[in-house]
Amino acid sequence: MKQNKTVIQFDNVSKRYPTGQSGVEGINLKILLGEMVFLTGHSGAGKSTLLKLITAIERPSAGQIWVGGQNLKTLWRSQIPILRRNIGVVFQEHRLLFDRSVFDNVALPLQIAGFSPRDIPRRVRASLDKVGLLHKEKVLPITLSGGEQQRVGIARAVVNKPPLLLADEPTGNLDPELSGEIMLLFEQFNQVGVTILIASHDLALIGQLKHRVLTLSEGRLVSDVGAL
Ligand SMILES: Nc1ncnc2c1ncn2[C@@H]1O[C@H](COP(=O)(O)OP(=O)(O)OP(=O)(O)O)[C@@H](O)[C@H]1O
Repeated sequence: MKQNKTVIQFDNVSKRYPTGQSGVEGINLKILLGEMVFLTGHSGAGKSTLLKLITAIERPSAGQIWVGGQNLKTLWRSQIPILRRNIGVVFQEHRLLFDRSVFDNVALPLQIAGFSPRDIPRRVRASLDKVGLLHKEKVLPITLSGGEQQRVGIARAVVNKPPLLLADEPTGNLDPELSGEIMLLFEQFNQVGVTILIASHDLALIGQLKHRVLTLSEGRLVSDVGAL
């Protein structure tokens, strides 16, 4: 499902860290509503930096970024939580809380966002159902396989139905079969309209899926294949 509304726009964006290290340089980029896009490149190419700029974890040294029509330059510090509420993030190491149940892990973003306790169980179960883990809601994450833990991480990222989902090496720790299953899940979310940007160096997997691929090299966007 692709439409012409721009969800992410970078205009000549550069990020230089305080150490003097360059994260990204001169990035121009548009991602449209409903797209599923891979971001690839060598280690240190700037993939994580680009994702962190979208969530305003890092701020650009030059250039402008729009997310969901909002210019991040004019975003007040107090507005950052609102921006992040609209972006689900999936990490490689999924960052689950190991002393809390699967249910509690997925419920966490809803509690932080101030959802009514009456609404939370229904939303958590709907999200766990989407990733096929409804039957595991009571267990501790440590008892799950790596692939299942990653699916809990995805359920947590999508539980408040963000229109934009970012993933940083979501299959980095998984074997090819499980990686394929995780990508299938992302495709399912994309099919219901979620815009998705996935940083991955798994070229074999990316090559099997027919989506737009952005390639970074030394902080620069060197190719953009399959764009609309
Ligand atoms: N907090 C930081 N302080 C200083 N330099 C940083 C910081 N974060 C990243 N960098 C530098 O910015 C460049 C891009 O790093 P980034 O983590 O964005 O790359 P990446 O493509 O995500 O790499 P990887 O695939 O290894 O995770 C690298 O040279 C890195 O050393």
